[in-house]
Amino acid sequence: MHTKQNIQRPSNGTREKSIMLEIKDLKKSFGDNHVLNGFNLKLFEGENLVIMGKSGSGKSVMIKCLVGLLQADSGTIKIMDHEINTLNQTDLDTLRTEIGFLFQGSALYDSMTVRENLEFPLRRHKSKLNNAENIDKLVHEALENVGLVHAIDLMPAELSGGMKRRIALARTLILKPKIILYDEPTSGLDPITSKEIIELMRNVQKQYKTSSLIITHDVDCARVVSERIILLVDGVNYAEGTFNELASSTDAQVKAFFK
Ligand SMILES: Nc1ncnc2c1ncn2[C@@H]1O[C@H](COP(=O)(O)OP(=O)(O)OP(=O)(O)O)[C@@H](O)[C@H]1O
Repeated sequence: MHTKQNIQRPSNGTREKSIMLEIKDLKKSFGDNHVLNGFNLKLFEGENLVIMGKSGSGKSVMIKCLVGLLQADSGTIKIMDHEINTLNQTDLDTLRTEIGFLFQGSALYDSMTVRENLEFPLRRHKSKLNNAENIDKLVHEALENVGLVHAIDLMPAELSGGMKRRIALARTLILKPKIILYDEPTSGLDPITSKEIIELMRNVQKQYKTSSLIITHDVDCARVVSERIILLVDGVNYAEGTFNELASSTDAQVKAFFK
């Protein structure tokens, strides 16, 4: 486990890899509520980095700053070497197509079939299509990767919660993002369905070689998917390490997460 002083040192094996996402000294307050007080992270190519923190610790605020839904008070955010504050809207939009999101509210469009839900991002981002590919092929490929080809003509109302989450993941994957942001990917799912989603996240990483930032309270999810975990406490990186390093920590605050 790393201390606050050397927290940015990557684990062995990630040292040579390029940095996909970097947050430096991020600060965000709402009045007297100082939520982020100098948060840092580096997401390396091909890794799954989990952020854990108590409810209200600022995980969602951090993600919102990352995707531009909130303006940070200070600090820098770099996505694949581009500092987002220096980009114009067109460049920012292009960069955003490299990022996939699976948020708690990643709702499907209720009035569209599964196929239409998956076609939607492709039609919006036509630049992501190359000549050799056609929409139908990409939709099938994305559904195969989440094991739901048979659901192609169903309406969202006909899907279980776990199926909806898998289709939302397929819709994210269809644009072949380099980075995926997951916000509580297993929340609201029963233990068996959660396990399926967790396995799927692992497969996605292998198959699509994505780099993922995963916010979760789910210790099982963190154990299975993470290469590294950062614990966010009082708006700063409190501890960082592999699952085993953190789970065997004797620090009371760290232990509280792995009970
Ligand atoms: N738009 C906002 N205006 C004012 N305060 C906000 C706003 N968004 C978040 N906050 C505050 O920031 C703090 C952190 O909230 P945040 O949603 O990031 O927590 P979290 O770690 O994601 O929690 P959870 O695990 O419960 O989702 C909370 O005190 C919240 O009230």
